[in-house]
Amino acid sequence: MAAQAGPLVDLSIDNDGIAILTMNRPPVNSLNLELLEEIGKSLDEVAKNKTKSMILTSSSPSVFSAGLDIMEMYKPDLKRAEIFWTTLQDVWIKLFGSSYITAAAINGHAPAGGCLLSMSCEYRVMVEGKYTIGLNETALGIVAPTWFMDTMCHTIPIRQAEYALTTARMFTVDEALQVGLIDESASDKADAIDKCKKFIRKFDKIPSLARAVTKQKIREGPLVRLQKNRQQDTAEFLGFLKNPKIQQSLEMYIQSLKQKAAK
Ligand SMILES: CCCCC/C=C\CCC/C=C/CC(=O)SCCNC(=O)CCNC(=O)[C@H](O)C(C)(C)COP(=O)(O)OP(=O)(O)OC[C@H]1O[C@@H](n2cnc3c(N)ncnc32)[C@H](O)[C@@H]1OP(=O)(O)O
Repeated sequence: MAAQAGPLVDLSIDNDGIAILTMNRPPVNSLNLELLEEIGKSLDEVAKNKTKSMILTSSSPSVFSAGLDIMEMYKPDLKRAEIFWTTLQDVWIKLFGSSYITAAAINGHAPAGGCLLSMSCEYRVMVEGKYTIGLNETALGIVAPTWFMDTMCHTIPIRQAEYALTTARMFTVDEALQVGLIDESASDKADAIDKCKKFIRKFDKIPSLARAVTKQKIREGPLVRLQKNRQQDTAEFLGFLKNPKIQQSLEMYIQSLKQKAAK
């Protein structure tokens, strides 16, 4: 992977007071520990500054996020793996449970953890193209954690979520629109951000406390479930990493990604 040039995230506030959080870990914004830590810090900053809303996007021209960095799971240092997993849990709790308005401008592929980040926002606009979005864990021989599944069930009907999760379905932009995995499509990133802003403006006349408490109450179930089971969830993740068969599957998957990239 190319050496990192520049900060891993950019957080800016536009003239309307909307925070734009841009992931910037070329080539595919795979979520390693350092990127997750930076996303977490940015979410804290948005909350602390009482910014009314945030749009999550990517600096890549074709990938929103490739999901978790597989190298964090392949033959890992277990201490780092534990910190990696708890940081991912923290990011999800902060984003899914945020009181401010959130939207994702999905300007490219969004598999697995990339799909999770976008589903944790309240609104999704995806750029048209040959991009796909979904939770593909079962195709890798791994099981999406319960809170990934809960987030999908919070986004699309449970029957569709079960089918998508068990078949590792990656949705095209049109398919995602049809099932409600995304709310709108857009012609390019600027259009996606404009559409996210239009969504955010819908709340101009809604009292912000009522909006925030309503959001947090409707999201309470999945949040409480993870908060109660955090240690067990982490133990399952670490147990999964210690399984030789899983390590073998990950090795094969890494090889297939490298072969595809070399073509
Ligand atoms: C019973 C209870 C069990 C409990 C178990 C608990 C937990 C386990 C659950 C763990 C959850 C995991 C969720 C995840 O997010 S796993 C990650 C899944 N992600 C993917 O499968 C995406 C893989 N990537 C792609 O499909 C494509 O890269 C793409 C995103 C569509 C972009 O394609 P393209 O633009 O063509 O880029 P390349 O494919 O050429 O890739 C460039 C470069 O990047 C490397 N790479 C890609 N994805 C990842 C990744 N996720 N992690 C690390 N590295 C990645 C790729 O290998 C290339 O590298 P080189 O240039 O060095 O060859």
